[in-house]
Amino acid sequence: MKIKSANFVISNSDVAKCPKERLPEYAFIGRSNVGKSSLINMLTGQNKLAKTSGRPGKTQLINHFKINNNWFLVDLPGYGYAKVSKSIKKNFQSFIKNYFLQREQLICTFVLVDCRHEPQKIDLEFMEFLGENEIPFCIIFTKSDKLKLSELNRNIQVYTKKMTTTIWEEMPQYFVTSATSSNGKDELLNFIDNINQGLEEGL
Ligand SMILES: Nc1nc2c(ncn2[C@@H]2O[C@H](COP(=O)(O)OP(=O)(O)OP(=O)(O)O)[C@@H](O)[C@H]2O)c(=O)[nH]1
Repeated sequence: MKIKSANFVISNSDVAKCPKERLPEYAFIGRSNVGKSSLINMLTGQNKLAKTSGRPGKTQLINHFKINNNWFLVDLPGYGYAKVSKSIKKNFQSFIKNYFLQREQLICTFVLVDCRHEPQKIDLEFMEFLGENEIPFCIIFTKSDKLKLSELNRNIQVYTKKMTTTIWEEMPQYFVTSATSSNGKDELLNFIDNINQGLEEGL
């Protein structure tokens, strides 16, 4: 799939105010600073669609972007940023939770993890929450340009082992991306495109 248009639609902290249009929706979430904004900009080919910076915790709302006039890309707030106050964190968590539990058109959630890091408790707990609520998700290992291929493979192996020796029977589908080299762009967009085509054909 080629992205021909990517337009910002609305930001809010209330799932009831998300767009009413029944388009398939794909959400991106992860710990602050995981590279979510950079990935969204890389996928859409727009430098400034999602804001990026070295300062963690910027995205604090549910942001809807309409892609090619036929699906929504949703940029969700980064979770687990330690410097956000407890009350803000709690508020974040409740509106993010509501989004996942109530947004019927959500097709797949991409959980972003930094490929350099060991599996983090907060990510594993978040995936457990998705699993318990039967919300489909994939993992995206970001910033792959920062590792040699052998290190990357080793880290993915460690991740797989952690997942499959805890609550998961198998490793969920995953993608490896880099906002710098555009690694993983085609795979990810084709994955979304295939699902959208299936939905259009009523599969
Ligand atoms: N080398 C490299 N750096 C990256 C990549 N993706 C993001 N970065 C850098 O990592 C930092 C954080 O990137 P962002 O895209 O702003 O991260 P974010 O997850 O949107 O951050 P929040 O708004 O805190 O949720 C920035 O300094 C980026 O330049 C990547 O694929 N490769």
